[in-house]
Amino acid sequence: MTFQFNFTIEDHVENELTPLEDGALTLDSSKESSVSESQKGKQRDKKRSTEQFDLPQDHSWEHNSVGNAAPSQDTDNSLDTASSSSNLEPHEKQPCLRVAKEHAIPKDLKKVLENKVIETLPGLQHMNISVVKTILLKENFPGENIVSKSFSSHSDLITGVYEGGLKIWECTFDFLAYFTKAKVKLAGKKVLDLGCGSGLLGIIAFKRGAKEIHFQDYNSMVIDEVTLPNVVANSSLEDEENSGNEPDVKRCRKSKVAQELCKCRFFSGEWSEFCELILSSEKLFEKYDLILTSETIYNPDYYSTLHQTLHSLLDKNGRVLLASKAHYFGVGGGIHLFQKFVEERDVFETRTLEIIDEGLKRFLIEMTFKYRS
Ligand SMILES: C[S@@+](CC[C@H](N)C(=O)[O-])C[C@H]1O[C@@H](n2cnc3c(N)ncnc32)[C@H](O)[C@@H]1O
Repeated sequence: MTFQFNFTIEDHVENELTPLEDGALTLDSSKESSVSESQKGKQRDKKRSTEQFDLPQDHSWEHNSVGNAAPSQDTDNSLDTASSSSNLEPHEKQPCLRVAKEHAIPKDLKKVLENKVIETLPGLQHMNISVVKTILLKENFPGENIVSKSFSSHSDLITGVYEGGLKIWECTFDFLAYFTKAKVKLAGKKVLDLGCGSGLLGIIAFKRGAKEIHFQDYNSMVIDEVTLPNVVANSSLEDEENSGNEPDVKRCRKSKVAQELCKCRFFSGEWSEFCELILSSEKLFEKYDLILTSETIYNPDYYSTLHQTLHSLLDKNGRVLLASKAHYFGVGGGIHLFQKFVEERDVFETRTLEIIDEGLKRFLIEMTFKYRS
């Protein structure tokens, strides 16, 4: 069943496209030359917007709480939100340039899972997001204040501030279902989970023997509090700790976990900044064989950057698997608009792999380079 209702964002939320408390800038002064004054003016000029929500459908991926907490509200019943619009033409607007950074994997992996409640999906574990949010609110977590901003705006998306990574969006479940039935080859691949949020797509790649997996999210807090813990929970850390008392054996096994996790790298920041960081971080950057991206095309303002990112980072023989709703009410993005955008650029060709026609229609598409030479 799908419910929809409208409400208006409060003024203070829309005025929060400014540097955040932790000094992680939404507009990096060192990069200002790449954003024209008029664009910055336009960003500040966001109009009051109307949002429309839908409740995700039930999905076949059952959630079983492993800890004592109630099952997460975020995956089953939370509200999908389409965020703000403005008075500019689509594709003219630029997202805020939140600086990209790489997140180191903590040495003490057990600490990553401290105060977390783990839930299970078939073959996967993930953090209960309600618990994560409650703790972040309680502890008045320094840095990105996205949880309280998201609460006070009743919104899972605040353009340029919080881009929705603190919940598992519906298309991720479509992706997971697709992975179980389609023979998507992941072993030996270099994979990027772009706009990863929970990171479940990258985790599947990790579990299925991908050579290297990179996770990117807009918000640094999402990477630290959700993505990284999810990856750690899905590594063999727990099994290894429960087996074998021999210290040598244990040490050896632990190093195996560390080795496994070395295949993963974690990044936060806006897409063009991420691109710049990753391309400059390695002399000979090896492009991705597979880019997985779920529910990242809701905002047409980001299409240009997203397209450029895919263009720069995908191997010439690689492919993008992208899942999206048909339309995101309120923001205006959706699969048809995005496909039209891609067609006009004439760089990629797209192919529809699956249409999920229950509730809000959803699509899974493949993108490959049109001209490979
Ligand atoms: C709606 S969430 C989807 C999260 C996750 N893929 C899922 O399906 O559950 C959109 C994701 O795209 C990322 N994102 C959106 N716009 C972005 C931008 N302009 N730059 C960087 N990341 C962005 C956010 O980090 C966010 O996690």
